[in-house]
Amino acid sequence: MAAASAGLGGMTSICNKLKHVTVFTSTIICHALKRRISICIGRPQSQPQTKKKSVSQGMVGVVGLEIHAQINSLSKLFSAAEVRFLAPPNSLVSFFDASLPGTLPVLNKRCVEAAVMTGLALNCSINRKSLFDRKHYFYADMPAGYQITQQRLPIAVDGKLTYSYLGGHKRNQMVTKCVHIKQIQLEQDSGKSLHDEPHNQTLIDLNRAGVGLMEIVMEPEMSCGEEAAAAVRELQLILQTLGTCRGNMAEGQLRVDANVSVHMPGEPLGIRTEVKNINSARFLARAIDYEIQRQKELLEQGGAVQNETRAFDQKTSTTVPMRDKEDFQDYRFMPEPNLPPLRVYDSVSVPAGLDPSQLVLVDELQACLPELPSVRRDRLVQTYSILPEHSFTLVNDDKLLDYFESVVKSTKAAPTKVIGWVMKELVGLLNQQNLEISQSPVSPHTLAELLDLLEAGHISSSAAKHVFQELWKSPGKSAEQIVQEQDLGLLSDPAQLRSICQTVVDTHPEQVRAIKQGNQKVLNKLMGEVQKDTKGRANPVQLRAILQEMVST
Ligand SMILES: Nc1ncnc2c1ncn2[C@@H]1O[C@H](COP(=O)(O)OP(=O)(O)OP(=O)(O)O)[C@@H](O)[C@H]1O
Ligand SMILES: [Mg+2]
Ligand SMILES: [Mg+2]
Repeated sequence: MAAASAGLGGMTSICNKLKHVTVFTSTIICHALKRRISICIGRPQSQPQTKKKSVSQGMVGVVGLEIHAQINSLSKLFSAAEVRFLAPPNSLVSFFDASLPGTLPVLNKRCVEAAVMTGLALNCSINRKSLFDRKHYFYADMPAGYQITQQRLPIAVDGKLTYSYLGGHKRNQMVTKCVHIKQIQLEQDSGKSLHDEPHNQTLIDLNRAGVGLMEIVMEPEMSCGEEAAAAVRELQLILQTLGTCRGNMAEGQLRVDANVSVHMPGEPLGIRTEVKNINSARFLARAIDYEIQRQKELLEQGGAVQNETRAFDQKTSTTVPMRDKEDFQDYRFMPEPNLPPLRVYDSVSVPAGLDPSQLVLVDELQACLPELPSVRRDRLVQTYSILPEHSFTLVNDDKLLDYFESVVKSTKAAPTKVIGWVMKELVGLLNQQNLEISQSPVSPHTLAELLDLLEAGHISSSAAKHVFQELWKSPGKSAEQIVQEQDLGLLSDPAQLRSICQTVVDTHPEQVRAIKQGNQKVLNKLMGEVQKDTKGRANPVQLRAILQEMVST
């Protein structure tokens, strides 16, 4: 095939000759209904209590996602042109990508391997034989007039994805759900249409044309935006762990189409609308919840849901109809004549005469799959006895996990204590100052030393928190140094502690009276006063005992 890169500056003029040009979301006149979006938290949305039963009362949302994941590969699906984000327009385009006559597709083995690995990680069956088809669209950014995809027989089918999120009444319960994966198909990405409104023209960039995509199609089994967002986040993490897709949604490496309908449980599914190309999990949740509410209100007003394509408008957090898909689309599917069936093998069943190094071997890919996020979380919970929600935070951030594990390795404190410090003190300050874990002024070694001082009873936990803040401000110092410099060691002299307590008791007669009358909570206030005076150096157990004794005499 001819797959050499060619500069295609002249491509920009072709759009003027084409009838159909995709319309950008921003150009659509938004006739959105401004209404509150009710956020579903894993249960049917509550309806206001009215005497008259409304049409949509009891109806629930149904959501099915189609996710386009750009394959992390050096070159495109059927050509040798490089795959790179933010390259100069039309600088990564082979003759094949521009659909010049006489060019033929050559399948990229890496893309097939990525789809097989993704299929295996999502518990799919891998079809040993799959087929390529042409799906016809007439868009300026698709010069061949069709997309090569896998309509009839995709590479992977019948999988499932398990995902979790914090739900429940107070949003503090881990809810775990599962969605079935219908199929994963290999297909080409399109180019990009860039609308130059001041000059009333559309420019075409074909750098993305022909980049390998995995379209992951889920069954319509979710019920609200929150579930869909959690499923996408889990998928994103799996793809990143596998290295099959970089998963950066803002850069368009992972794009979600949300199919949404409403129905009465137990009855057939309603008519779906499809909200296209959503590029953040947060927007996905908003788009779905808005769409469920819009459909319910439409039915309430006696209307009917149209099977249409819509876009999410970030500015108004609403969905709006897309003009380019108003008409019924006939894709005129046909088998791709220039590609034979795609076959993948197991190492034991390679036909004689074929070179295994040229083949995609399913069992070998299965054997070298990395540890998946769910397995890693379970391992962390079991090894360190930490809460499942903490295992989620750690697995979402490799560097945080490394940090936690290095502290655990070098301190005598229990991992359950270490996790508290990492999640509260460390992550708290990192978030407050918008820092990455690699920028933490407190190293794992320093935190481990601090926790050892606490563990050995040399400092109180409030003093330890103070030391941590000081370490943050003076990187390079050790915990011991700060304890010594600021005299933060636990007060070991009981006489000294008694004298401070006596002063506090003498200066807080009202509180003492309240405690005497049985309000034990006020004792904490007095303890706080002593800790203020001692910079948190008093042993809380000893302190409580002394104060109790003083107020009860
Ligand atoms: N009634 C429904 N409500 C919500 N989602 C649905 C409903 N029926 C089907 N879906 C979802 O719609 C999606 C259909 O995707 P599929 O790729 O099979 O077809 P398509 O949308 O017609 O094709 P494409 O968008 O790729 O051209 C699936 O994710 C499925 O779960
Ligand atoms: Mg689809
Ligand atoms: Mg679709």
